[in-house]
Amino acid sequence: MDLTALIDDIVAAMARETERGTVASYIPELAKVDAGQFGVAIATADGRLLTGGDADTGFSIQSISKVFALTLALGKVGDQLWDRVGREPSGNAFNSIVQLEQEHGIPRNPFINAGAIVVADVNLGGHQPRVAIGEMLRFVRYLAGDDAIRINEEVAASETATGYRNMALANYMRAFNNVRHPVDLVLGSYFHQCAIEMNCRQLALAGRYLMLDGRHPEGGRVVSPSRARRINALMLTCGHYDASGDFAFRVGIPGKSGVGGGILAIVPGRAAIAVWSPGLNTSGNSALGTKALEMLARRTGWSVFSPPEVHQG
Ligand SMILES: NC(=O)CC[C@H](N)C(=O)O
Repeated sequence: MDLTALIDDIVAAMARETERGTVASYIPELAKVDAGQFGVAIATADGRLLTGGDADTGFSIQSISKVFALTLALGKVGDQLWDRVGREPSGNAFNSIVQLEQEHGIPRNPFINAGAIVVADVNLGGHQPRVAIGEMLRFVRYLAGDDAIRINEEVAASETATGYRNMALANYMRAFNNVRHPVDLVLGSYFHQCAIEMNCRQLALAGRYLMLDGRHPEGGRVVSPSRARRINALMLTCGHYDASGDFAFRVGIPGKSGVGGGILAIVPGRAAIAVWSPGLNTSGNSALGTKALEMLARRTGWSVFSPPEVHQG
C-alpha cells in the first residue's frame, strides 16, 4: 500500500466535499476557526510519518486530551479509578447530565465530559491546577517527542467564561463527593487540558504508544500492554459519544474525537492516525475527519475486526 498516494487521494477527496459540518460555537474562541481546512498525519509502527493537507496547522485538541488524561490517572490510582467512573457507552451527548442523577454521580465513562471532569479531579491530586496542567503538558510533549506543544490560553479563557454545562456537571458530582477538589480548580485544570494545541503531525506521534501495546517508540514503556488495549477498547466503545457505534461500523478502529475537529485513531500494531477538519456533525465529531478515516480504513483494509494478514498497508 502506497500511503503517500493514499494521503494525496484523501486530501483531494476532502477538498471536493461540500458537506463540511459546522464549527463549534459554544466555545466562542473555536467559532473563529476556518472550516475549509483539512489535515491528516499517519505515524506507522515501522517509524514513518506521512502527512497531507493542513497537517502543520495547530488546533485545539479538546476531548482528545481525555485519552492522555485517562492514561495519567490510571498511572496514579490504577484500577481504583473504576470506582468513580464507568466503562460503558452513554448513548448520550458528550455534555449530557441526565444519567448522573440516576447513577449517583458516577459518569458512564471517562470520555464524556462528566467522566473527564472526574479524571481531572483525580489528576489534581491535592495540587494547584498549574501543577496538574504542567504535568499534562510534559506528558503530551514526551509522547510526541516535541517540546513546542503549547496550551492556547485564549481558548482556555473562552471556555472558562462560558462553560456553564461543565460547571453544572462538576457541581452536581461534587454533591455526590465524586468531585473532591473545589470545582473551580478542577475545571481550571480541565479547560486547560482541553485547550492544548497540536497539529496532526504532533497528535499522530503522541498516539504511537497506543498502537505499540503501550511502548514508547523511542524506548521505555508508557503503559502496560493490557492498559493500552483497554484504553483502545474505551476509545472504540466510547470515543465518539452517542455516535461511537456508527464510528465503529463505518471506520472499525478505536478513535477519539474533539470539538476542535480533530480525531486520533489507532490501528494496533500498524499506525496512529490524526485527522483534523473543524466542521462538526450533529454529534460533535469532525464531519470530514470521520469521512477521511472511513476512506483510509476502506483503502488500507485496516480494521480491528479483520485478521492482520488481509491488511494491505
Ligand atoms: N467534545 C469535546 O471536545 C468537548 C470538550 C470541551 N472542552 C467541553 O468540555 O465541552
